[in-house]
Amino acid sequence: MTSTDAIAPAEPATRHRPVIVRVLRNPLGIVSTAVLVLIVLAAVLAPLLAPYGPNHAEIGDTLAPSSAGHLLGTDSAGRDVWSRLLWGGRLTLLSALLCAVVAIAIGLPAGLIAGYYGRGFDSASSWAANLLMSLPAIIVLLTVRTAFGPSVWISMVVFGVLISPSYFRLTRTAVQSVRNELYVDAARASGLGDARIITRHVMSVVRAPIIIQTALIAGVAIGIQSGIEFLGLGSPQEPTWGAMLSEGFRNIYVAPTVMLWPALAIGLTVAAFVLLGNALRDALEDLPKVKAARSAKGAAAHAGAEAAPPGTLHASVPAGAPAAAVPGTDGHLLDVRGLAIGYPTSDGAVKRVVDGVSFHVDKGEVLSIVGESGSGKTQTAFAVLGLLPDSARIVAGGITVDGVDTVRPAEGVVSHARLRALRGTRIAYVPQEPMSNLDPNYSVGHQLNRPMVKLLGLSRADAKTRVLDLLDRVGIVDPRRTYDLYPHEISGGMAQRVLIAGAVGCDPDLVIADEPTTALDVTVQAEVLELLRGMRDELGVAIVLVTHNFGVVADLADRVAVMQHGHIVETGAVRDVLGSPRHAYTRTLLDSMLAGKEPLTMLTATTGATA
Ligand SMILES: Nc1ncnc2c1ncn2[C@@H]1O[C@H](COP(=O)(O)OP(=O)(O)OP(=O)(O)O)[C@@H](O)[C@H]1O
Repeated sequence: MTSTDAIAPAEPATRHRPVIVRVLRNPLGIVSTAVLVLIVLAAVLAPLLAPYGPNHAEIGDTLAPSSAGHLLGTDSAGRDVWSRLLWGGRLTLLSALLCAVVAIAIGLPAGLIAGYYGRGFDSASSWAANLLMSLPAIIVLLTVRTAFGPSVWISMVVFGVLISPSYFRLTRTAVQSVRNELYVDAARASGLGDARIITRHVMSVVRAPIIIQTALIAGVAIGIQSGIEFLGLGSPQEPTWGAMLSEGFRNIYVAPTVMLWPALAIGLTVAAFVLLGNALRDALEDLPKVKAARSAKGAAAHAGAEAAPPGTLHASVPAGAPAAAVPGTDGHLLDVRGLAIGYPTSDGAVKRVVDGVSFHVDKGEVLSIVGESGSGKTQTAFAVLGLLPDSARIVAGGITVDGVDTVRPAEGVVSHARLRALRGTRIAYVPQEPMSNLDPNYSVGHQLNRPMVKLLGLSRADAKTRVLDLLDRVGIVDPRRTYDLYPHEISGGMAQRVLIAGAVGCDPDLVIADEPTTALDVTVQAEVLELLRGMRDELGVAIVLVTHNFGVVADLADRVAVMQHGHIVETGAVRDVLGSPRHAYTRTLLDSMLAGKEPLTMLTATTGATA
């Protein structure tokens, strides 16, 4: 396969600085971090730093001012204020941590599931979140205190439950925004399961807001907990800053400083958490910028994340048995029979956007589906890949891939359970917009590596060797360097090569390429077509090539199916269809191309697919 300068990595690589470095470059970040580190250290080292136990009392020395024996004086029970401040810090910080852990443990998984899967769980959990948010927290906490006694731990667990909807909503919204991203579809098409997609691709989007939220919630939890203790509702046995505040308030006119120290500690800690939250937000804001940079670059993206070994690609791959002849499919690798796809309309009907579509593809064959924009090419391809939106319905027909019925008549939807076993290893995907199909959060190598480790069971080292070889084969000039680059650091043409490498990485039998050259400039288009040809000639991969361009069809395809308004109007060998088109629509498409016109804009509709 060829390599050109056009696909050398961009210079210089604009690498992410680690978040911690970015936080520490921000004055607010460094001050808040320093304050929190000091407070946490003081709390952790309380047994060493505190001269007295938290409840050690000297009855004869109450409300004493600062002295050599009592650095910050004593309280009304003769207890050392400095020691209680240190011990109190332990309890106060731990209780805030407990509150955040409880809130995250409930809100995060619930938000992930509700955002990713939607439907019934989403409705039920949203209802529960609304209910929790409508409860007045302070009344609930007072009730719990009455029922269970004055325990700071129980209060913080309950408060954690009460604020868990904030994590739920944050997570759910973030997941909903990323659920339909092309790189999530591409990861699905490459064979990764839901659990892995959620933990790797979706969680990376949620991580930043969760971290920011946790810094803020920790501050709020300390404030609430101190408030409860200040009201005198805490346990007298548990030294907390809130309890010290309450004690100091009762003696404010006699010894004002007893109240000053816990107030300072609470104020400093809450302010430091809030400032740290803001600094984290600033530091993590780079992510959308990176995404924007990627979209601006425009082209290439993820078609899977797998690779194949040098020389004998097929021989090294533990693919399943060859496709057996399946009754009704004549042994075709892909067999689509009378497929109809529809979407519900507001009047309750179902509008068919694909209707009565039948075609087949055999091993090592390239079938091109050609047609104007909106003719149903992508919907057909997505039905094969199982990437149709949730609202889509398979109104009629069936699809068999490599002997497996992924769509059975009357089932109404694509069977993801049956398709899952085929994804990546038997069927792969090369998308239209390479950039949007690569996850911005992971390096190119990482994304290519994962499916091979998961689907082929390779070690990470073996998978890396395989990825490097594949990157070389698809014409990447410096595979080792490209391996470590992030998607925004490569060009569109490179991204499409990366995706092609990924598509063949687990040695599939069938690749669905959806307008793989549309987003690329003319020179790179030719190179990508050459790569697809190599995929067919060298690896024997069958390709379904979706395009609106007859030039691409003539260049690469063995057979062609012409689509208009959801129907296949003509199909046959490329030579026959291009040499003597029988259908008026095919002639119009060809004429427009020969006249140098853009076929997508000059066609006029003559028939329509309807419900
Ligand atoms: N989620 C959806 N809901 C309703 N209709 C949809 C949905 N997605 C696609 N369609 C409709 O399905 C029809 C076929 O769309 P499809 O994307 O398959 O066209 P295409 O031939 O691939 O065009 P293009 O080359 O522009 O991608 C279009 O009329 C489109 O409006």
